[in-house]
Amino acid sequence: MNDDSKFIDIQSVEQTFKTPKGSFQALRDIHLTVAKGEFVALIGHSGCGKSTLLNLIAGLTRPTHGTLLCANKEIAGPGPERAVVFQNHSLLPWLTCYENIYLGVERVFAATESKAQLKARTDAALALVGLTPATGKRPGEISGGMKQRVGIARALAMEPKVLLMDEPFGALDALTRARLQDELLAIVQKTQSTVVMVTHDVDEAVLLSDKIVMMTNGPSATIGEVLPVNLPRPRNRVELAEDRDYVHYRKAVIDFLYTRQGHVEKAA
Ligand SMILES: Nc1ncnc2c1ncn2[C@@H]1O[C@H](COP(=O)(O)OP(=O)(O)OP(=O)(O)O)[C@@H](O)[C@H]1O
Repeated sequence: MNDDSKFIDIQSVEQTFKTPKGSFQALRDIHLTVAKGEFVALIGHSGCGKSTLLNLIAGLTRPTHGTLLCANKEIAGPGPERAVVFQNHSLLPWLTCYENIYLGVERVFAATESKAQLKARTDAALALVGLTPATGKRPGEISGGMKQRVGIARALAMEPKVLLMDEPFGALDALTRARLQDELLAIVQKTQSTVVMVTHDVDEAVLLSDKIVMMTNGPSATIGEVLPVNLPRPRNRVELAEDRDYVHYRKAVIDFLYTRQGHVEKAA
């Protein structure tokens, strides 16, 4: 039976790393469910374990304790149904934008689709992120924002059930970041993707998410609070800036991060 409210189901997860100084418990008692089509942000101070949790959902690492399920199946390793977008885009520099995306498309669909269909998928992904004019360019010839868009297009082109994003806009200037957030909002609205995104940015979390997962400080970090964000969609950043509910959500996250999980490091 499929339970869409528990599309991703994380139960009693703990992650301990072996280090030269002994074992280090990064995460403990993680219980989290993500519904199909939900957009979830993971927020918390630096080093609290956000990437560790995302890597577990991606299947890049295995938990030392507990279970992670996606669509009722145990997450036993990486898979095309869970695409990851990293902060540093991770494109192959010697391939064009088109080829970078085609590579992922080919891996997932070559067994079942014709070359023309693979090409159509690649073209559609480039168009979705507004990069048709950059088709033949290599990563070294385009801006940081464009590279991130290629990374997002490559992930989306594989039609993943879940899009996992680790600070995808962290390295970008504020204006590019805002534009890409708006694009991501529009794309997710269109594709109805399930998204889990790591961020340090309070406004980004409130603007994009249906639910903000706020993590306590490490070591032995866990989920301190989950804040549902009931703002109607489509969302418009200019209108939201003065919206009472938006301001309330923003304040709740800031309060959690700075009052209840006070930290010397800057997080937003
Ligand atoms: N492979 C590993 N071996 C040992 N310790 C690790 C390993 N990976 C992560 N850690 C530790 O686990 C903790 C959580 O790291 P993680 O990268 O998940 O934090 P984060 O919240 O994503 O941080 P940031 O916001 O700075 O990216 C940190 O103390 C980190 O040093």
